[in-house]
Amino acid sequence: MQTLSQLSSVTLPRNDGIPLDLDWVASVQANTSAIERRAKTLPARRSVKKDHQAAWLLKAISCIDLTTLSGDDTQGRVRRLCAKAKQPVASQTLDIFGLPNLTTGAVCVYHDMIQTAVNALEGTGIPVAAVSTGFPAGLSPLHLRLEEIRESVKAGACEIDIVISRRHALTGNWQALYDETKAMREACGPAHMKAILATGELGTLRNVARASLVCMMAGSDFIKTSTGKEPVNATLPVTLTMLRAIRAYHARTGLMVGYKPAGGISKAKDAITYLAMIKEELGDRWLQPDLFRFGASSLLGDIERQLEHHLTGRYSATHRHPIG
Ligand SMILES: O=C[C@H](O)COP(=O)(O)O
Repeated sequence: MQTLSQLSSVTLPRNDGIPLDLDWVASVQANTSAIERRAKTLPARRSVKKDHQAAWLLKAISCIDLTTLSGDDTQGRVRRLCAKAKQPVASQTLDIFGLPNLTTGAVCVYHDMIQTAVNALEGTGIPVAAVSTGFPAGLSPLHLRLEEIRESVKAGACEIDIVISRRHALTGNWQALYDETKAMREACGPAHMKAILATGELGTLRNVARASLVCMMAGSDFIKTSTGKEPVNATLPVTLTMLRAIRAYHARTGLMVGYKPAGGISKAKDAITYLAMIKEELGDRWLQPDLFRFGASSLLGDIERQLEHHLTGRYSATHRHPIG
């Protein structure tokens, strides 16, 4: 079995996409009430035993895109964030769990802060992700959004979080969404692309399911819920919808696309619910940082507090990680 540190260096699989299949897109439905019913039962399910919770929290840390996306970001703030990404919890805690090299999955910043993050993370292998394409609304002219991607890659970002044009999904113009996303994928070159659907602005779960599929067909390596700036960000019903789209895409094409819930995820308990849902819907392979990330600015703080709580309680140096 691979250790967490080995897994963080696994190369992300690429999704080169497939031609747009409009019949498939049109046939996609989402049974909102069934999805909402299932999502409601998830937090109460006992899929994670109490004794394993600390191990799941360490897994969650390895999957965080540690994020700062504020108008008042400074180089100092980004350097502190990178220091935290390199050592997310106290070294004594990591030693106890036998994970001395645990880091977050990536650091996620605005374009202007890429260079600072790249310098601060040099030699660590922690990737820098950048939000590009006129984040968060994505309403600047397409040629400027594409240029922004190219500039971000040139500055050292190896993961690009693009935002989709919500209007294409809202008007059912799947061809336009496909063409635009594909052009963005090409502009990313060697960088991995995460497509942010801004699900809180897509109106229906059916639109979420269809937009997920179109973005995967256009070559997105990840689909991501939200920018963190919409009135409603990551939710469990949206997550179920997107995970099932990923499962359908994998079943039809054999291609594995990652998932990134983002925005408003700040509690350790919620992180465990998300991980349990991934395990149930997609299986263990999707619980690795190359296929799953949390986009979160404040989740790590709560996980640290919960780990301390566990350590002062029941955990021993012989505790073993149950999920790889
Ligand atoms: O992509 C990441 C999100 O912007 C983070 O949102 P958050 O600040 O609510 O955790």
